[in-house]
Amino acid sequence: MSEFDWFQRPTPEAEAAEDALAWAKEAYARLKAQQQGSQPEVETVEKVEAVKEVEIFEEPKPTEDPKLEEQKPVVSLLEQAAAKREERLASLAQEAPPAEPELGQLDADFLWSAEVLAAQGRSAAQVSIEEIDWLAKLRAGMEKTRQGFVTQLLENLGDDPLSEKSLEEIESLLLRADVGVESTDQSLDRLRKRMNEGVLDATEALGLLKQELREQLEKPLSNKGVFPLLAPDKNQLNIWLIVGVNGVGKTTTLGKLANLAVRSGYSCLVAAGDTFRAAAVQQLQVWAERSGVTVIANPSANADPAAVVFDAIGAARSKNIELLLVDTAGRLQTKHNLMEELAKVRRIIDRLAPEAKVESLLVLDASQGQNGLRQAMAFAAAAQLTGVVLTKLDGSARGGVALAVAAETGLPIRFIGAGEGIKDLRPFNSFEFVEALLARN
Ligand SMILES: Nc1nc2c(ncn2[C@@H]2O[C@H](COP(=O)(O)OP(=O)(O)OP(=O)(O)O)[C@@H](O)[C@H]2O)c(=O)[nH]1
Repeated sequence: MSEFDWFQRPTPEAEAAEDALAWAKEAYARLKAQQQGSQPEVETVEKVEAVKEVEIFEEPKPTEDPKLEEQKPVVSLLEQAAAKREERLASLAQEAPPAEPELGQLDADFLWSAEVLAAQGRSAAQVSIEEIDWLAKLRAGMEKTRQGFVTQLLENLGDDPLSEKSLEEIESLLLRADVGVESTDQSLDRLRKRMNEGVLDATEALGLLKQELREQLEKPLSNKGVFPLLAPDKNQLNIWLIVGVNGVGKTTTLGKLANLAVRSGYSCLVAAGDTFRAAAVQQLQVWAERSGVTVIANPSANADPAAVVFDAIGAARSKNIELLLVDTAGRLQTKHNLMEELAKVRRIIDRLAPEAKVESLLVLDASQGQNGLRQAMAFAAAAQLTGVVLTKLDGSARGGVALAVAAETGLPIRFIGAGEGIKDLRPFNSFEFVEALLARN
């Protein structure tokens, strides 16, 4: 069985486990035995090297000599950014693939992760170290968003029944976490309505708030009538277009998705549609190589992305590929051309692969909060968006933007990224997200 199965996700409605601590201890003992008995497969450098050579129409251009780079006076911010990218690319190529997560102590992190999994009806025998590790990472990553927010929220809720004054304070806390006006209003309406029906104590108010936030995050799913978990359909071509503005993490997300797909047993191919930035192809190759995934690219500068997609669809067909991931350029300065280019890519896909299941995923950087959201919506028409990937939740103080994304775009959040590692991306789960957003430290 593949190491991570996209389909084995819990349903949030499932009943909570009765004894969380016993559950956690059982899960911990199992994982410990598992780790001591049979070491999980480690993705070694040798293994990655043994994987089939990445297919590309021409050798990538060698990166500039870093020593020469150092001697050049860096005169503009753009040049500084380019130099930084090159540096990052060089270190990315040298980094060994990250080892499998290891089981830590039976500490507060483990207990919290275990509680979140148990509350979703998971049995202690079902969980993996990877899931525990991810949840701990998500909670830690969202600490900045929680700072002040949760402590103050709990203080405001206090021991007394909820009052109009505490509602006002909750309102400003939600807005500060970049939850957005619409989502905040809806949350307050719900609390107010319940308050008018009778005394509402702090625990109940927190529970109600969590439920409201979960429902808001899930609303785009029910509105669009789509399944909560996005996974490619087996034995058929799925094409996922990855779009978004500069630097939000498209290429990284694509690399992580390719890895997730391979680990879940899908055949996968990558199309390097970001032909604008030369280094983007190399960056993609490094990521794809780690998962043994082929990259289809066109070596000529400023090649037509639609032509790359054309070639990639042909290659996907001949190799019976199940998931074709398409990277796209994200420059803002030539917005109009970019949108035309995207629309053209989309037309090519629809024409050449009418049988394919197409997803158009907008990548948003959580650290930009709602600012990024407005810019990014320009993509909606050109790319016929179907979902969102929210990146950089680690270290962002604006993780609440997920709620604004759901309310303002009406698009379901499909994946979230909380780190720069290849496994730091997981399918979005509203239950886990809200628990991490409102976790007590
Ligand atoms: N901390 C953190 N960093 C991330 C995450 N996702 C991406 N990054 C970083 O964000 C930076 C930009 O990522 P890219 O993947 O190059 O972004 P892009 O959207 O492809 O950029 P362009 O090609 O310029 O449009 C890189 O340094 C990534 O390592 C994340 O979830 N967390």
